[in-house]
Amino acid sequence: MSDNLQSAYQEEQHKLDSVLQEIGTQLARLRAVPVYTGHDFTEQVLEAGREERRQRLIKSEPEPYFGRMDFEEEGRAAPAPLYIGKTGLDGRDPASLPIVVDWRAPVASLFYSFTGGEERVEYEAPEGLIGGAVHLKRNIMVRRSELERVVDTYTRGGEEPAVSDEFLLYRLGENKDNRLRDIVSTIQAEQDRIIRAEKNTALIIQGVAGSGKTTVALHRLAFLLYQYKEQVSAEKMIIFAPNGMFLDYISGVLPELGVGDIQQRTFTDWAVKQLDAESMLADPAETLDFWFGRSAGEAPGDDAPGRFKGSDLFRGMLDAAAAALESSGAPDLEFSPWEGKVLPYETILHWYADEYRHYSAAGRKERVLARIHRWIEMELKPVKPETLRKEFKKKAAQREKAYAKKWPDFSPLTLYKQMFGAAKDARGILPQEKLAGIPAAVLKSTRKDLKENRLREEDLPALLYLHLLLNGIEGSERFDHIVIDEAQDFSPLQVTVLDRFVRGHSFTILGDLSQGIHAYKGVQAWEEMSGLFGTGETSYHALTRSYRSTMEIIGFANTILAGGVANAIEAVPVFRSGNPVRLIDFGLEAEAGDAEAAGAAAASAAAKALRALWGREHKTVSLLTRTQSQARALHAALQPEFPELNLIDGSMTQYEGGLSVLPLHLSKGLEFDAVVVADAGASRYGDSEWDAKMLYVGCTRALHELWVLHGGATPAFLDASGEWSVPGWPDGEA
Ligand SMILES: Nc1ncnc2c1ncn2[C@@H]1O[C@H](COP(=O)(O)OP(=O)(O)OP(=O)(O)O)[C@@H](O)[C@H]1O
Repeated sequence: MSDNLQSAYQEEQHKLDSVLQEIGTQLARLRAVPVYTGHDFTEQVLEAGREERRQRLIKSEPEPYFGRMDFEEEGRAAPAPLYIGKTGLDGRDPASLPIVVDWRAPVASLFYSFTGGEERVEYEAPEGLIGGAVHLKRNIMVRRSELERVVDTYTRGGEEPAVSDEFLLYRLGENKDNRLRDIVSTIQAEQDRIIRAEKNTALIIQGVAGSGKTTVALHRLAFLLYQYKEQVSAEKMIIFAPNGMFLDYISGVLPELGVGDIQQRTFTDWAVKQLDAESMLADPAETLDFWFGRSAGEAPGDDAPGRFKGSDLFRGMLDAAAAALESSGAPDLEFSPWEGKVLPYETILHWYADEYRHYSAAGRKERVLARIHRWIEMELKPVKPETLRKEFKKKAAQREKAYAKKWPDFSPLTLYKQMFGAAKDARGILPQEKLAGIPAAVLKSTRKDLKENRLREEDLPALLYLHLLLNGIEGSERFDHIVIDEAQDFSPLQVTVLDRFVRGHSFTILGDLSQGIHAYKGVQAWEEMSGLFGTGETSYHALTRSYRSTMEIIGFANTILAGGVANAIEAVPVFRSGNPVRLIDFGLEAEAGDAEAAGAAAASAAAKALRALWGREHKTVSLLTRTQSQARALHAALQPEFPELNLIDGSMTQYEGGLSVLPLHLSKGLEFDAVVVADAGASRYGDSEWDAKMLYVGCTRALHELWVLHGGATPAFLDASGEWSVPGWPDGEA
């Protein structure tokens, strides 16, 4: 250890001792106050505040801070050290500077935005821009209240160049378990800009695989809750992610950041609840099996049901259908509660079409019917004698009921069925010529589904959209912020619908077009989404550095993009080197000749790869297949030797980590220390962009080690990967 480092270490040890002592003192004082359990409201509020402080102190004790920055504010005589932690820690004297600054505080942004070269820096405080100079930036690792590591990433006037990546590389080199983790100590400047971006914009983030999109989105939520305390609440924020297992995988980050209660859902789960249509939904696995089970090279086109039903063209049809139903909403009838008394159709129409025009169709119907009811009561009042009034009243009640039935029910499902010719009752004037654009195959399959009362995932956005058009939305149903992860798999219509469910277009929309493997429903360009918002309502950010994988893995994955995906953005690796990727030919092609022998060869190669990789230094190892049925077959073949092997399918809501076998599409968003692609042969993956994207997703799940097995030739887009890979088994094994 150099002298400088030794003295820095001693200095930090000293500081840590004093901070821990302060935490201990504050905790002891709070614990000395008896917990209030009575009914006095003021006392209850005070007790809640004390409990919150107790919990914060307990949480910060093992790791009170992770960084230090010595900042000389302009106008001040000397730099002051700022310690930055996951939660702030105030001194007992309210006038003193905080002992630890919360990472989300404005001044802490300097810690992330400062990269070493800037003479003068500034940050945005509530009182305006504050400028000054940085003298020291230091990473400090404390674990279980012990000082473990001190790394200076910048010293003003220092002889050594800034080594800002050393600490980051140390963190990235660690093995991962079954949970995504927070990155507060190593957030990079480009990520920090996104985390701290203005609340009321739809942020669209294109980030290469492993660029930290999911992680950044979660940190952004924690930031918004801190920065806009008065305007947002955790219960009014929601994260949409692709499946239950992925939600489980990310579920630890927010509590780690001290944030609870944020809803984390799949769009499908949320939408069926909104529509109260749980029982009608077909098993989503059917759709996945259909698309991913197709043979190599057959990419879905724009007429795929999901693409069409999420398109602008279809949205236009939904608008037209809803407008037609709405304008013909009031039945073309006068209302007569008893003989001789008539409420003319013109009056009813005037109420419906003019007086209540600001309400949704269903709201107008409700108001018109309530007004008719009041009109009946008024008209009844002067009727004499009493017996006649009673008779009229009874008659009016019957007629009122019968009349109400003549109104449409403004149910989105009924209208949707009418659009597809699947409803018994074709009430409502539908502009049939406008529906002519529905592709014949989509019309046929959807009509069949709807006649059998079955909905597919791709129907849900359209139904919700109709619901919004016909029934409107209550202010209380709106979210303060929505995060859409893996947004390349969302359709423009889904985002349009969600935009109605959020205040001020407050979105974080993140994804990677190169990972758009659900091409049968997702977008192909971000303009499909940004075009949904007005000027100034949206901003676009690109993340190109990848933090997950070694240089070799990223180099290999980049060649897949270069050879197989048009206009893809290649990832820039952080300088972390590992083993070259292994490309291992096990000889027999999957689909050719003897399928059984080919399956056995693939399983035996997979077993050999797992023997080499599992149980050594890696905590998570996965075997990735193209389809669920291949995963099932490999699981059956390998389980006798690897009883701990988990077979993962789309219905799972927990992610165990360890050793797993799963189809590529379910591995999206996850990461593993080592990945074995089970069979990347040309008979499994064609030369289409879709196939290239699938393999790209699979390969970029690996942190440290990637082995790609294949039976026979590989797809052409792997031809140039030789720079980053070596052929065959290690040590020349056959
Ligand atoms: N600034 C950082 N410091 C340390 N680790 C980071 C940083 N940014 C990202 N990572 C790590 O990189 C990995 C990838 O992050 P994450 O899963 O959020 O990326 P992603 O862009 O959502 O990936 P993908 O699109 O491939 O699913 C995680 O292990 C995360 O902890």
